[in-house]
Amino acid sequence: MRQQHLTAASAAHPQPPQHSEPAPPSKRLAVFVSGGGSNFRAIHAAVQQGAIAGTVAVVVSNAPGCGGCDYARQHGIPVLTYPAPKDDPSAGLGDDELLQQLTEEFSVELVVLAGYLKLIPSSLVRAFKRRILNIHPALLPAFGGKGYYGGKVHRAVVASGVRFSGPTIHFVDEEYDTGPILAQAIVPVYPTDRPEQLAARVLKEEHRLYPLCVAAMCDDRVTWREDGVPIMWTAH
Ligand SMILES: Nc1nc2c(c(=O)[nH]1)N[C@@H](CN(C=O)c1ccc(C(=O)N[C@@H](CCC(=O)O)C(=O)O)cc1)CN2
Ligand SMILES: NCC(=O)N[C@@H]1O[C@H](COP(=O)([O-])[O-])[C@@H](O)[C@H]1O
Repeated sequence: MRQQHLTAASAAHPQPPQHSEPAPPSKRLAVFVSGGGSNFRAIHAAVQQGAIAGTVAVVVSNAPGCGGCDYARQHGIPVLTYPAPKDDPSAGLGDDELLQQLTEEFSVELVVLAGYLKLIPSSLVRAFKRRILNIHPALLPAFGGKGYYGGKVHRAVVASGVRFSGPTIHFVDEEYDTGPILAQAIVPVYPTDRPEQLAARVLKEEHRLYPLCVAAMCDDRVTWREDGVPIMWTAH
């Protein structure tokens, strides 16, 4: 089966992973949410349709009352609270407890941040090296970093006058939005756009692109250039 990465194949790129053996078994996912969870729902739908060779083993949130957590509970998926609320430390997990739950209790293999608004601690970044994805609603490295989340991102994009935006899926490192980029997609930004209109246009692309990235990770279809740039391969 000939494989290509998502853009035109080039001899300069290393070769795709050779999967002569049967498809890898289903990977166990942890999904982190803070809000409505539409990206989580898109990923879960793709899991249910067989488009992602994975299982959502657990959902983690700093906001256990959010829509994404409600969806998880409606589908029988356990929900963990992290970090614990500052005013009630007993109501959630600490860093070490979270790591222990993800690795030992739930045997998580891939962490997927989907609208999660808190910093992932270095301990988790180290334990899941090259196994934590995040989606950002702009074309990183622009319009990213601390303070850039949700509608704030789209307000900044519209205010800047740029003519393209779109989602970025990247690997997570110790800082906000600075990890290696795995995939991006572009949408037009019209000078007449209100931020809400741009947000809806970008979100539609998020729901298309993120499940493709999670599927590639579950199929072991991501390789790494020697300079640390990831390549997502798709089977033809
Ligand atoms: N170690 C990492 N943790 C997280 C990353 C990351 O890249 N590395 N990405 C974020 C998601 N994100 C952008 O994609 C992001 C989320 C939140 C913020 C932010 O400024 N948060 C505020 C707090 C907001 C709140 O509590 O309501 C803050 O830290 O002051 C920036 C970027 C998820 N984690
Ligand atoms: N910087 C992080 C950030 O802004 N993430 C963004 O939050 C929204 C969450 O929506 P959802 O909860 O419906 O998936 C999404 O647009 C996602 O890109």
